[in-house]
This record gives sequence, C-alpha cells and structure tokens, in this order.
Amino acid sequence: MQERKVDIAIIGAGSAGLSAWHKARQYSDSVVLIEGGEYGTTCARVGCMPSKLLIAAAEAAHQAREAGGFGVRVDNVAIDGRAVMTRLKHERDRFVDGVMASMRRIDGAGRLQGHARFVDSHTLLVGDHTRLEARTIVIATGSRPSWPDAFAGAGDRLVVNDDVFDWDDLPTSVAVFGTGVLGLELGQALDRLGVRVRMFGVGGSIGPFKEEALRRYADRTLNEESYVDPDAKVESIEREGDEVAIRFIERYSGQCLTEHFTYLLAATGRQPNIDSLDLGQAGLALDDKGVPHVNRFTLQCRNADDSPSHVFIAGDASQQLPLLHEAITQGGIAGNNAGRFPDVRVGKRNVALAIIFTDPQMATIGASRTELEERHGGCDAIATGEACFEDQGRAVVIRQNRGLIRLYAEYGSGQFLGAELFGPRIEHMAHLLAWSLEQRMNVSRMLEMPFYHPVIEEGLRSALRDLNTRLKQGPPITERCMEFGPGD
Ligand SMILES: Cc1cc2nc3c(=O)[nH]c(=O)nc-3n(C[C@H](O)[C@H](O)[C@H](O)COP(=O)(O)OP(=O)(O)OC[C@H]3O[C@@H](n4cnc5c(N)ncnc54)[C@H](O)[C@@H]3O)c2cc1C
Ligand SMILES: NC(=O)c1ccc[n+]([C@@H]2O[C@H](COP(=O)([O-])OP(=O)(O)OC[C@H]3O[C@@H](n4cnc5c(N)ncnc54)[C@H](O)[C@@H]3O)[C@@H](O)[C@H]2O)c1
Repeated sequence: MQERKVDIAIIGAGSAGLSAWHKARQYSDSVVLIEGGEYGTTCARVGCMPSKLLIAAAEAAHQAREAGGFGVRVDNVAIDGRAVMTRLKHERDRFVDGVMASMRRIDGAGRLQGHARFVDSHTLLVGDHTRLEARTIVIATGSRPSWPDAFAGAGDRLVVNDDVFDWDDLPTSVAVFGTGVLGLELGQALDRLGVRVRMFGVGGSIGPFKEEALRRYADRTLNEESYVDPDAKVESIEREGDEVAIRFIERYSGQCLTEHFTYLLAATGRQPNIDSLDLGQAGLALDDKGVPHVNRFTLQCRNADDSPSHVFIAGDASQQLPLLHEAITQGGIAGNNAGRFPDVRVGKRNVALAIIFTDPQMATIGASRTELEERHGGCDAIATGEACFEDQGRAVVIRQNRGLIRLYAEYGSGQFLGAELFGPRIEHMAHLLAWSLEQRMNVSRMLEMPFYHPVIEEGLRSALRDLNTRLKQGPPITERCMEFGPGD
C-alpha cells in the first residue's frame, strides 16, 4: 500500500472535478485528481454530447419528412441506423478525445486511478493501492441512472443512456420509461429515426414543466407525433424470447395491450455517486438520503457537529441542479475554496437555466410560479404573461408553429423572475431570459430592448407585453400587426 500526503484531493475526473482541479492548482502544486471509472466525463461519453448527436440525426430525418409541407418533395426518407450510430460514435469519440487531451496535460503525479472512499475525515483509500491523506477534499463523483425494481423483469433487455450510445445499429423497438428530460429527448429522437417507440411515465409529469398549462400543451403536442403516456398504467414487464413484453393500458383506447420491444430504456432519474464513499467515516452531516449538507454558495460541507468541514462537494453529486454548466460552476467554486481553506469565499451562482432538446424545445429559467408565490408571499404578488406560437409569424414561416410560453414577474417592482418555455428554437430565447434575470431587469426595461423582424423572439415580446399589462405597467395589446408588423 502506497502512502501519500497532498494538499488537495479531488474525487472524480468529470466536468466538476476537472473544473475544481484547475481552480485548486492556482493555490497549490500538490493537487491530485482521482478517477475510479473511465476518463472522458459523463457529458462527452454518455450524456449531453452523444444525446445531442442522436437528436441532430433525428432532426435531419424529421425535416426531410416535413419538406413536403413546403412543396419540396423528398421521396423515400430512409434511415441507415448503422450510419447514424457510426457518425454519433465518431463525433462522440472526438469530444472524448478533447477531454482526454486536457487530462493528459495533468502530470502523472497529479492523477490517481482507482475508486476512492473515506477512511477518516482526511484520509482516502484509493483502489487497494494508495492511502491518501489530504488537507482538503472535493467530492465530484457525479451521478448514475436509477430505476425501480420492477424493471428487473426486462432482464438483459433493460438499458440506460450509456448503452444507447454504444449501439452499432438502431434497434427495431424501444419502450422508454420516464417522461422526464432524458426520456423525452431520447424517446422522440429514436421515434423520428424509425424505431418503434412508446414512452411511459408516472404521475403525469412531462419534462421539466411545473405549470399545468404547459404540461398539458406539451403532452398534446408531443402526442401528435409520438406515443407518450405521462401517467401510464403498466401491468407487467417480462423478458420473453429475445425481447421484453410489456402489458399496459393503451392511453386512447383504454385497452389492455401486450407489446414486445427490443429494449426497455430506463430514463427514470439519476442518483448521486456518494453511496460507496463511506461518507460516515468523513464525519459529515448527511440528509436522510445520505447527501452531505452543503452551503450553496461556498460548496462547503458541514460536519456532524455542525462546524464547517474541509470537504467540498460539486456537480451532480451535490444533488443541486444536475446540469453541465452547473457542474463546471460548482467545481470552480469548490476547487477555489478547497485551495483557500479555511478562508472560504462565497462564489457566484448563476440563475437556474435548463434547456431540453426535444422538438419543440423546452426550457425553464429562474423559479416556477409556485416557488415564486411561496417566496414572494402568495399568488397576489406574482403576475404571469403568456404567448402562444400557433400564429406567430416566424414560427408559421418555418412550419414550427407549436408552443406556449409563460413568464413571471413581481407586482410593484415589475422585476422579471422566471419562465417556462415550450416552443421552436427556444434555446436562444431561454438565454435572453436567463441573462435578463441575471441583470435583474424589469419587464418595462426588457421591452426597451431591440427585437428584429421576423424572428421567434417577437413571440417573447408578445409575452412581455402581456406581462406588462398584467403588472398594470403598460397598455393591453390591441392591434398586433398595426403596431409591430405581421405575425408578431
Ligand atoms: C443522457 C444525458 C444527457 C444530458 N444532457 C445534458 C445537456 O444537454 N445539458 C446539460 O447541461 N446537462 C446534460 N446532462 C447532465 C450532465 O451531463 C451532467 O450534469 C454532468 O455531466 C455532471 O458532471 P459531473 O462532473 O458532476 O459528473 P461526471 O462527469 O459523471 O464525473 C464524475 C466522475 O466521478 C467518478 N467517480 C465516481 N465515484 C468515484 C469514486 N468513489 N472514486 C473515484 N472516482 C469516482 C466517475 O467515474 C466520473 O468519471 C445530461 C446527462 C445525461 C445522462
Ligand atoms: N437537456 C438536458 O439538460 C438534459 C438532458 C438529459 C438529461 N439531463 C440530466 O439528466 C438527469 C436525469 O434525467 P431523467 O430524465 O432520467 O430524470 P428526471 O428526474 O428529469 O425524470 C425522470 C422521470 O421519470 C419518471 N419516472 C420515475 N419512475 C418511473 C417509473 N417507474 N416509470 C415511468 N416513469 C418513471 C419521473 O416521473 C420523471 O418524469 C436530469 O436531471 C438532467 O440533469 C439533462
């Protein structure tokens, strides 16, 4: 057993861990980055990037099929599943190579391979080869897919996102369980790529939406193209021959059907990789799920006696917002404070922003209306503005005129506080709104910003004007065309 002593140990060489490493190195040369699995990060290997590559192929197929609506004939759209997966893996590997190249810039002594766990509050056992003592420690161990026991019936036909991106060819059929962000992104993409897909959820939730109006609108819109049952009644899941047999109540007919699928894809959430860290040995205060108590602005954990700990936690492991940009921000703050300890500093956290790459896209910015009502003292404190994309000029032009957006602001101050968006190319509008929220802009000020014509963002202006009217800070919209041009 090797014995080593370092200033700062970072557990996990994912996006949060790498970000922490770069910050920590500004304070000390004695920083070690420990990785127990494969290098390359979840984002590049099995997360953001390969999923977006699959979605991009699906978009190409969809556009080809939809071309007829413009009077452009594209006959016989055929999907070459092997070619789709070959491109996906080729580009995915290039993204992973990029991460590996930056990993290689960390010298050999700065890297340690093996699964880490706490032996005591300052000591980690890495694999069965190294006992590592560290002055401060950053936990950046990410998360992994989780699913209910009932899926065991699918046997080896049960797959998760990691498996999808290793396929050499597209399968014939997939039952997607989970109508959250991952299930909808992958389910819709596979469906558009010619795979027979059914998507099953529980409790009615669709993607990230908290607003019932958006949830219902999205449910209806997605079902125009795919089978999505967010409140599915699934009676049994069994491995049969080479397939998985699923008995369920069909949403529209109410009939009990048994259908066979090549795979069951579990997209039912992720759990933090903290259960095998022996956190009890670290002396940390843990919640009932075993997640350390952490200060959101310093990423510093607390000890069981409520004193501040020398342990920090970042990224998916912290169970805050399991998103890439959050992992990087949190890793930076945690690495900075691990280096400065005990003189920790409050880090800059951005406003919440999530974008889901379905078509239409989904996004949430800031807080939901319910959260805002709680925070600001009841429903009377918050105004909602709305716009629908069915008649919006640019959306009609590109034949993507489905969508509904809702924006929230505070009465009195008129300050913009949050939004839920469902609509075409909403990723850009989501950024405008997140940036406005960062700048603490009020709705009148946002309306003073330039809007080009004809663009999707004119739909945002309509929602802002509606919001301003409801805040009683502006006149109602009377004649849209006369004021702004056709299709505002
Ligand atoms: C399919 C999919 C699509 C996604 N799409 C998006 C998207 O479009 N946009 C977005 O913002 N986010 C997206 N995400 C989320 C995003 O990928 C994650 O939030 C982000 O990658 C988390 O980074 P991390 O550093 O916390 O974890 P990771 O990158 O998973 O790093 C954790 C590392 O810790 C290692 N480790 C774990 N335990 C130990 C241990 N005990 N000892 C040593 N090493 C250990 C692991 O092997 C791993 O390498 C997606 C996720 C998935 C699954
Ligand atoms: N575009 C993006 O940013 C993006 C894309 C994909 C994944 N991600 C990340 O990955 C994480 C995990 O995504 P996810 O969709 O797995 O989690 P999620 O928590 O968003 O959704 C899980 C869904 O599964 C449903 N569910 C739970 N048990 C079920 C069951 N037995 N049967 C059917 N449905 C069930 C839940 O009701 C929920 O809707 C996300 O939190 C997100 O951070 C992000």
